[in-house]
Formats: sequence, structure tokens, C-alpha cells
Amino acid sequence: MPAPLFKRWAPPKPVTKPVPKPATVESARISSPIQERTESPVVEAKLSTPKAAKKPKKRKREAEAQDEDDETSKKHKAIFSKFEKVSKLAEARGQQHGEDDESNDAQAQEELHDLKPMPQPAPIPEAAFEPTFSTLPPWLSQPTTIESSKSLPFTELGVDAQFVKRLEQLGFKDALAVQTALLPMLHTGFDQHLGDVCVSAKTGSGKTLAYLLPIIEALKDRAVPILSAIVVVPSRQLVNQALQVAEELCVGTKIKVGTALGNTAFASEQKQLVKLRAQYDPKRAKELQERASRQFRTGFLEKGGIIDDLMEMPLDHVPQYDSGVDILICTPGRLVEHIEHTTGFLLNSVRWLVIDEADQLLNQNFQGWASVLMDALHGETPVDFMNAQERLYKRERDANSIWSAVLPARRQLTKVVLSATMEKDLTKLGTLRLKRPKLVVVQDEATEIQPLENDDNVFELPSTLDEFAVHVGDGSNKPLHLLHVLLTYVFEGLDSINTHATKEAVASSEHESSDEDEKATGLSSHQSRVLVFTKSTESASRLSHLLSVLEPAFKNYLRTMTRALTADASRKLLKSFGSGDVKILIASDAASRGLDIPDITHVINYDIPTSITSYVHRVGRTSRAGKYGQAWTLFTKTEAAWFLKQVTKGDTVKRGARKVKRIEWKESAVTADGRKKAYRLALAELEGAVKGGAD
Ligand SMILES: Nc1ncnc2c1ncn2[C@@H]1O[C@H](COP(=O)(O)OP(=O)(O)OP(=O)(O)O)[C@@H](O)[C@H]1O
Repeated sequence: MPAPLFKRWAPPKPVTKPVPKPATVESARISSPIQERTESPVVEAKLSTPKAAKKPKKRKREAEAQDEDDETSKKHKAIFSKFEKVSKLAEARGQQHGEDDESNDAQAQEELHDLKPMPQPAPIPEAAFEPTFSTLPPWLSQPTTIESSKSLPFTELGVDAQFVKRLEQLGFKDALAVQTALLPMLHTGFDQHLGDVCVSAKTGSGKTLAYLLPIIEALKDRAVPILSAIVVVPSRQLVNQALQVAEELCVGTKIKVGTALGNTAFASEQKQLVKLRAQYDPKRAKELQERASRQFRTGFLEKGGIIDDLMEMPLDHVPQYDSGVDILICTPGRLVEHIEHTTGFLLNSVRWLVIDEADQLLNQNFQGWASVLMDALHGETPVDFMNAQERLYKRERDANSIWSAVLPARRQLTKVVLSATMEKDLTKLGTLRLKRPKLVVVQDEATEIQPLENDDNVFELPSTLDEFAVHVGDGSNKPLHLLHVLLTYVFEGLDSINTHATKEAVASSEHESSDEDEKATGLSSHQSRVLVFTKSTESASRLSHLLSVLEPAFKNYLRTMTRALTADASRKLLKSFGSGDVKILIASDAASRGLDIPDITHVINYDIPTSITSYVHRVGRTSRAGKYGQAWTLFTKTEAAWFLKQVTKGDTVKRGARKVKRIEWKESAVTADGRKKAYRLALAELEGAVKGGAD
């Protein structure tokens, strides 16, 4: 039962002290705080007036007032006694209640002690926060994935019988994973993807054939060249490499494949790309001549343009520009030059634009090539300005396309963007103005478990690659460590021919040369082929010199790829490396991208790469198209932290269940057999050679 509210308002101890009978109003007033609050100050003033000063009239009034006061006092007394009674009663009830409450509390406590907590369900563990969203658009965050082990016969992919036969002759029976994905997407037909395609597939997975084959198949009946495909790659060597694959596939067709890479004079490249001829057209000839004479008058004469060509035309003829090639393979810089300076080099009939090693090309954006190319590609030639050939082509295309019934007649341009280290960078990809793009990712089964919604870039290494890492201390004996790897692990067995050329102090020159010969013979028949990467072409040359002094048996089998080599010389060099005449090729990062040299068994990072991307491309020169290969990296004390954390243990590089094997040997193992002394001699010789060169 709730306690009565008035209990709080009870005056302090009204019952315990006997209240004296108030003799005067004053004393009553003092003892009662309630009265004190209600009494008016006017009454107080009246009471304090001295009696002597009072007049008879006043006295009467005072007597009346006294009566009134007595009456009031009586009333007060009555109210007060009533109040006291109620207070006493309240007090008594309060005490009773207090006892009741106490006994109730005690009871409640007792009862509570007996209660057991109700059994509760186990708390639900809160799931760790895993974002299910991506900042990337769906085409980048949810790519089409293909297992890298997937392989299908070319016949099942709708490849024309003529090309299936050609592929068999080249030794390709089944299509590799990236080819099984790309061929149907790029072939005309119902599986065709009517949009652009980005491809992320490991090094050596067969991307070149995947984009060249459908293009060449589509152009196989072409009799007169029309520029239909442009392939952009980052280096001259890659232009030549793609050209070789294209030419092999084009055998038996009239398709013309041309290159623009700057290895020949610009004018002769122009002549190869654009064929000038005279066309009889008196009306247009007159218009052009009027334009030419206006230009002569104003002095604003176009140089090297159509007016120049008009001068060489017979009467009533106009210059007409035809494409000299169907497929153009080029570097971005040279392509931009042709777009800007070659009259008649028009891109309005281009149906395929391929950008290989796209991440590198977009990162460099040399001469703003992407924007220049996109402007040239997307600027449609108005029908009025089309030449006869273009009009013919447009009519043929509109009539033959299976989509012509449902789609408006317009050129369909497909962009194919590829890399082994494709970056999901929207800003860079944005410069390519992709339409309805699709990302195709070729990856191992194990990697598929990884969430692909992840916005981070992940690069996969070939599954047939074994990686080794060697700590070389402070790096002062690095060439000796390299020599140790070469003799012990790459050219196994060669070191057992254990007479070193540097044992000059003990060995007779006759003996020495016979050991050298024996080693050279062992080397010539050896199957291993090794590509050694250095940080620059200068260090490549230096290392090459050192190695041939340290191990003379290497001399005839060791070459360096430098910037000074002409395109022809570097092609020859790569050919002899491919054939096995050269066993050790030392190069800078310039050779890390895209180079496809068959049967490289080992890659050695003599100097560690400067980025993860560079590592992926360097080691990707071996283990190509399912072949086994090894990658060795020599790292110093100061390089260890970055290399071990980022490359060997980081999340960016995926290598399945495989791990990088750490190999360590004692410094004495590499300096044995007088090699330290030989190294010093080699250094001295190198210094002399450099000085001699400088003189
Ligand atoms: N269907 C096939 N069967 C067997 N080998 C093939 C097939 N297609 C291509 N190859 C071979 O695979 C090798 C690698 O091909 P390619 O150079 O196109 O690789 P890539 O994916 O472009 O590599 P990178 O990213 O390093 O440039 C080449 O030697 C090529 O001849």
C-alpha cells in the first residue's frame, strides 16, 4: 500500500512535545509555522503599537478587535487541535506502515534469495564486419571468372577449319583458358559480347593468340586492305612479337599486317600505312583547286596535306587515300604521330582496338596517347566524306551483320584491354571510354575462394613456377652469389668440373683451358636457359663483363640486351636465345614485359624488382603455357624487409599453396676456390675497361 502523501508535510515532532497553550496570539503564531506563513504583516504592526498612545475611540475599536481576535483564536485552536489530531493519526499510521514495509522488505528479500535466475539463451556472437559492397562498378567487382586449367579443342569454340589446321601446324591443339573465354566473346555470333572486354590473365597464358585469332578469322576473306584492327603494345620488341604471331596465323589469307614502331623512317612508315592514288573526279578536283588557290593567296598554305598531294595529281583527278594494312600493330608514341601527321590515316573503319599490357600503357600515358587515339577513333567520318571503299564497306557491313535487323547501322568498335597485372583503376580505364565493358579473370581454382568483390588488385603467378630467395648479406659479393646459383642450380653439374679459371696461381694455362673447354662443352648441351634481370642496362653490361671474367666458360653463351641494340640486332639476339645458342641473357626491366621466349627455364632477379608488378612480369618470363620454371631472387640485408613482406608474404601476389623457398649458404661457399680473388681481379679489369673506354 502506498504511503500517504501528507506524511511528508507533517510538522517536525508535533506529538512528542506537549504544545503549550498559547497565552497570546503571538506565542501561538511563533509555535505554528503554518500560521507564520499565512499571517499578514499589517497585523504585526498593529500589535506592536504602545497602549499609552491610544485614544478612547480607538480603545473601543481595540476592544472590538480584541473580541474578534478571541474569536479567531478560538477558531485557530479548533483548527490546530484538529490538525494535531490528524498529525498524530498520521504519525501512528506511518509507524505502522514503517513496520509493515520493513516486514514486507524482509519477506521480499527472503523470497529473492530463493529465486534462481531464469535460464537464458546463449548470446548470439556478433559477426565480424565484412563489407558486401564495393566502390567499384559491378563489371569490375563481379568479373567473369575462368579456371586456368580449362582447355577446349579449338573446333568446339567455333574456330574455322582453316585456322584449326593452321593452329595444329603451329603445335596448338587445344585452346588455353583465356582463349576459351575470349574466342566466343569476340567471334561474330550469338555468344558475341556486344561491348568491350578487359582481360586479367597470368603471364604466359596465351593472351596474344586469344585476341589475334578472332580478328584474323573475321578478316580472312578480305581482298583489299581496310584498317580494321589496331593493336597497341608498349615496346618495339612486343610489336615484333605480336607481328610474328599474326603473320603465322595469316598464312593463306590476303590480310595485311603492318607495324608502326619507329624502327624505320617516318615517311616510309607513312607509305606503308596509307596508299595514295589518283581518282578521276573533276567536280571535287575543281573544289580542291579553288581551296588551294585561296590558300596561296592568303599565305596560309597547308604543308604535307591534301593540297600538297593535289599538286601531283593529273588533271581532274583528286588524291585518294587507301589503307595499306588491315591490322596495325604499334607502339603508342608512333601511333599518335601517324594520327597527327599522316594524311589519309583514318581510323573510322577500325572495328577492334587491342591494348596489351594495358596497365603499363595507361600508367605511362605517353604523349597523352589514349586521349588522342580515342578522339580519332570516335570521330565518325560523315557519309559525304567517305571514299568509295568506305561506302562499299559500310554497305557490306550493314547487309551482312546478323544484328542489322535489330540494331541501327553503325560501326561496332570492340576494345580489348589485357594484362597479367590488370589494375582496377577506374580513372585510368576511364580514358579508354569503354562501352558495356566486361572483365574476364583467369585464375586458379584455389584463388576462387577469395572474395573477388575486394577492390584490391591481386596478381596470380603461374602454377608451374617455383620461387627461391637467397639472402646475399650486404651484397658486396653478389656477383659470386649469382655465379654460385648459375653453377650449382641452373647449370647443374657444371660446378663439378671443379677447376676454376681463377686458380691461375696453381694451374698451368694448358690444364686450365682444357677444363674451360670441358665446361663450355657441358654448357652447350645444357637444356637450361636463364634470363638475369638487373636494375639498369648499365648494370647489365657491367655484370655481363664480370661474369665472363669470373667464369670464362660462359663467355660464348652470355649476352646482354642493351638500349643501344637496333631493333634488328635485338630480334636476332632474342632468336638465338630462343634457339639455345645463347644460354644466359642479362637484361634490364625493359625485357620484363610480354617477352615470349620459348623454354626459358630460369629467371634470376640479380637486382630486386622495384614493384610487385615488376616482379610478376619478370618471373613470368619462365613457366609459360604450362611449362615448369624457376625464379631466383637475390636480396640484400636492406632489401629484405620490403621483399619478404610484400613479395613473398603479401596479399597481392597469389601463388596457391606454394611458398617462396628461402635458401641460405655460408659466404665461404661462394668465395671458395679462390673466387674472391678472381672477383677482385675481375673488378680491377672492369675498372680498366671503363677507364679505357672513357679515354
Ligand atoms: N593453345 C595453345 N596451346 C599451347 N601453347 C599456346 C597456346 N596458345 C598460346 N600458346 C603459347 O603460350 C605462350 C605464351 O603466350 P603469350 O605470349 O600470348 O602469353 P601472354 O599471356 O601474352 O603472356 P604475357 O602476359 O607474359 O605477355 C606462347 O609461347 C604461345 O606460343
